[in-house]
Parts: sequence; C-alpha cells; structure tokens
Amino acid sequence: MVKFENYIVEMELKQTDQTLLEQMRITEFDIDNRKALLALSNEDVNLLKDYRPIIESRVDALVDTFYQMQTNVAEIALLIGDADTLDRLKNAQRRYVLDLFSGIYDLEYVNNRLRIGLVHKRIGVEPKLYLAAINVLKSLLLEIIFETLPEKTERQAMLAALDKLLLFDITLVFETYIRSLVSEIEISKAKSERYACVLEEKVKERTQQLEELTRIDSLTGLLSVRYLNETLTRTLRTAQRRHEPVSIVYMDINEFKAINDTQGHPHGDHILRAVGAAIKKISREEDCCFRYGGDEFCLILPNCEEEPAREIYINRLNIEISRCLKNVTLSVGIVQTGPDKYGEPDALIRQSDEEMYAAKKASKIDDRSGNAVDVEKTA
Ligand SMILES: Nc1nc2c(ncn2[C@@H]2O[C@H](COP(=O)(O)OP(=O)(O)OP(=O)(O)O)[C@@H](O)[C@H]2O)c(=O)[nH]1
Repeated sequence: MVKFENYIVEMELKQTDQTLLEQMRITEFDIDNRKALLALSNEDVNLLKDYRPIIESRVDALVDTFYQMQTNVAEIALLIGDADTLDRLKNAQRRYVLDLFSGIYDLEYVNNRLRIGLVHKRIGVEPKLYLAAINVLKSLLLEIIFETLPEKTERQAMLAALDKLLLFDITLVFETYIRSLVSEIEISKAKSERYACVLEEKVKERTQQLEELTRIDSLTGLLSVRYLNETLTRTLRTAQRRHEPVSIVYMDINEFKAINDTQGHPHGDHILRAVGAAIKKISREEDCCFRYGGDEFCLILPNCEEEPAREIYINRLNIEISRCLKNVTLSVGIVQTGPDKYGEPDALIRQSDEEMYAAKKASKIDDRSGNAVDVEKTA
C-alpha cells in the first residue's frame, strides 16, 4: 500500500513539476549522442538551415495539401474531429515544418517532439498513423526539394540530412509513446497491487472473525475445547517461568441426561448456558474456561493452588449456580501442578477428569446410602 501511495506521489510530482526532458533524463549530451548515432552532422544542420527561406515560402501550401491528404483517410478524419482542431493542427504542423529547417535541434526542439509522442498516446494516434503521416510529409518535402534543387549532389545531401532529422524526431516521438504505455501498465499494476493489499486485509480480518467464532463455544460463550491443550501448554510455560502453581478443574453436571430426558433438550441447553454464565461471572480475567463437550467443563486457573480453587472458587461457583438454577449440582475434580514440578497438559486433563469421576462416584454412593446430595458435597 505504502509503495502504491509513494508511486502516485512520485508520478504526480513528476507529471507536474518536471518537463518531459527531465522526466526522461534527456540532456544536451544525450542529444549530441543521438545526432552522432544518426550521423547528423553540422553540415547537415547547415544545409537544412540554409534551405529554410524556400520552405517558408511554400509552407502554407504544403500544410494545406498535407491535411487534405490526411483527412481523406476516414480513420484520421475521425481522430481530428472538427474544423477548429484541424486549424490548430495546421498551425502546429506549420511550426514543425519550419522547425525542421531551423538548424536548431536543441533541448527545446527535443522537448516539443517528446510532447508529440505523449499527445499521440493520449488522443489515440497509433504509431502506424504517425509513420504514415511522416511519410506523407516527407513525400511533399521531396517534391519541393526535387523542384528547387536540380543539382543531384546538392539534392542528395539535402535528402540525406532530412532523412536523418526525421529519424531523430521519430525516435523521440516513439520513446515518449512507449514510455506512456509503460507508465499506464505501471499504474494499473500499482492499482492491482493496492487491490491485492486491500483484499489481503479483508481476508485477514475475516479469518480473524472466523477464528474468533471457532474459538468460542456457541452455546455457553466459553472457550472451545479445540484450544484447551494449546492454552494449557502456554499457561504452564508462563507458570514455570514465574514459579507459580496452576490448577486444572474438570466439572460435569450431575444427572444431566435425566434433566434433558425429563424437561427437554431446550431446558438442558438453558442449564448449560446458565452454568457457562456463572463460570464466566466468577472467574478472573486470567482464568481460561472451556466447555469440554456435552455437560463437561474444564478450567485452567493460573497462579491458583488446589485448596483455594476448591474452597473459594468452586464454592463461589456453586453459590452462583444455586442462585439461578434449582437442583443443579456439579461433580468436580481438581489437579494442581507446579510450582516445583509441572505435569504434561494431556496427563493433567486426564487426571482432573479422573478426579471428577471419583468425586461423582463417591457422591452417588453417598446418594444411595441416603445422604442428601447438595452443592457443598458434590463440590
Ligand atoms: N441439552 C443439551 N444436552 C446435551 C448437549 N450436549 C450433550 N448433551 C447431553 O448431555 C447428556 C450427558 O449425559 P451423561 O454424559 O450421561 O451425563 P449425566 O447424565 O450428567 O450423568 P452423570 O455424568 O453420571 O451425572 C447426554 O444426554 C447428552 O445428549 C447440549 O449441547 N445440549
């Protein structure tokens, strides 16, 4: 994204603050080099310059004929479009023809040729049309040269000089045309890069939302068991570094199947939600509370020993549950690990489950021997 914005700023600065010459880094040295490559010598330059008076006297007729021929081509007439534009083009063409025979082919001359390439790209004059137009112009100039320079060597020298200068111009026009095409591609590339960035951000955001959805158990609002092992591993590592104990609590609602069977599944769901809410309400922020599945819950209580977990946490939970639910009790198993030695996550969960199972079994025996099962006992 940053890259795209920089690019746009750079483009804006370049477009508005620099001439085409500056943008394309064309210097006087470069112009001399281009002339040398085409063997456009001082003699050629002088020949063209000396011929200017003849051209000047015929330029209007030449330009008129040129545009008559050009507008006969439907494609070109369509591009020109209207009489005012044609007039403007005629004036520009007149200036160009005179420039060709000015003998001054400097930075300003080059900048004007470069602009033509840019304008052609903008208005949709394809290279084939530009080359055809140059060809027409050349043939009209040849007619004048043939007519006015009967001496063969002199004529040939003039034709050669004109050829070189036209090639010099064509190269410049093509360079800006191509450059303009390339920058169009770069702009659309930058646009698609920005689009890809925006898309990537959206996918990231959506992925986070989905992760959040899978992280939470939809019925109880507690954490999903999928993250239990990973969370416990992380908690144990932190506890180990700090030399703190961790308590793992495993809980199961007693006779939940019977509740479901006698009072209906929706009521069972209501109980699960209420237990989940009670767990959330009495837990500290650092506690991690999971719905293990069905009517089972697993809690990770960092920096908490078994005794306060049982005496304070579970007591508080039972009180909270009894406030909103009648005859709902829990069987609880608690395992403490650390601060000296730490167990493995899987083993600790298994152990707390076994503790819970033992507590449930004991409460059932109590129940059969006639003791009332209340919140305190089952916990
Ligand atoms: N309403 C409801 N019931 C569920 C859900 N998930 C599991 N159950 C039911 O919970 C019941 C759990 O029953 P058991 O595992 O036998 O446990 P229990 O009846 O509490 O028996 P004890 O553990 O021995 O006290 C089963 O009937 C499951 O169908 C749920 O999301 N909503």
